[in-house]
Amino acid sequence: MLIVNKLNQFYGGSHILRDVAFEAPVGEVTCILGRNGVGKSTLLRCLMGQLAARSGEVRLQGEDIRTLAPHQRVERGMAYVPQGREIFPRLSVEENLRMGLARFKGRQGRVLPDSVFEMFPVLYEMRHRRGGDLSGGQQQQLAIGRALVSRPSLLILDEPTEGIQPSIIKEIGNVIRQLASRGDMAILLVEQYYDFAEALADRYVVMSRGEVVQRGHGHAMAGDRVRELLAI
Ligand SMILES: Nc1ncnc2c1ncn2[C@@H]1O[C@H](COP(=O)(O)OP(=O)(O)OP(=O)(O)O)[C@@H](O)[C@H]1O
Repeated sequence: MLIVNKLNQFYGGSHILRDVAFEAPVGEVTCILGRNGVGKSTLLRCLMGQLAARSGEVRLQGEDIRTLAPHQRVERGMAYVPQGREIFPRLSVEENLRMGLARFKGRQGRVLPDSVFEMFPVLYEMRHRRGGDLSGGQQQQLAIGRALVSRPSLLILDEPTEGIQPSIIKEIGNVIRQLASRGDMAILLVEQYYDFAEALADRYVVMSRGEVVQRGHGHAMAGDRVRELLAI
């Protein structure tokens, strides 16, 4: 379970995150929604430790991790699929996936789990191809696969549907649903594509200008008029 409480972040004098608070329980998909520039990516970078938050609390499984370095957060079970995917274009698909094993020692650190190829069969077919030769959608699957290889207890995805063709969006949606129902990880999904978010969210959080302005259960998103809120 991830608990974020009163998180504040500034860029210079601009107050970007304002007392942000929410929870992401294990076995659920928590969607963060908001228009461009409201601070979603900044929030995720603070959660991963790429940016030091000015104040507040970030708890994972009860431990306050706010001052830990990114690699320590990965060791604690956090995995991040950044916007733009950031795969290694010159490394093979298999080598990219192996990057996700970095937190393990011994045999566990050498063997890729079959489950990642079962979820994304295309990654098995293309395991010897260079990451940069894959389509955008396949690269997104690779980035998610690499995150899963680290067997996270918290999987963070930043706009996984951005620039991806509908058939692969559907596959990615199925994988996210399957991962949530396994009940061993919390999933935090930042998404601008409303229908995708509504279909997957167990709970939602809407941000505007660095603040949480609304939250609720995923099944209540239509009744809560979240789509209209995002259009304002
Ligand atoms: N390195 C930076 N220095 C100064 N301001 C920044 C920096 N990065 C982002 N910002 C500003 O902080 C605000 C929040 O940006 P952020 O990227 O977190 O928003 P977002 O909700 O993720 O938007 P998008 O969906 O476009 O990525 C924006 O006003 C942006 O211009």
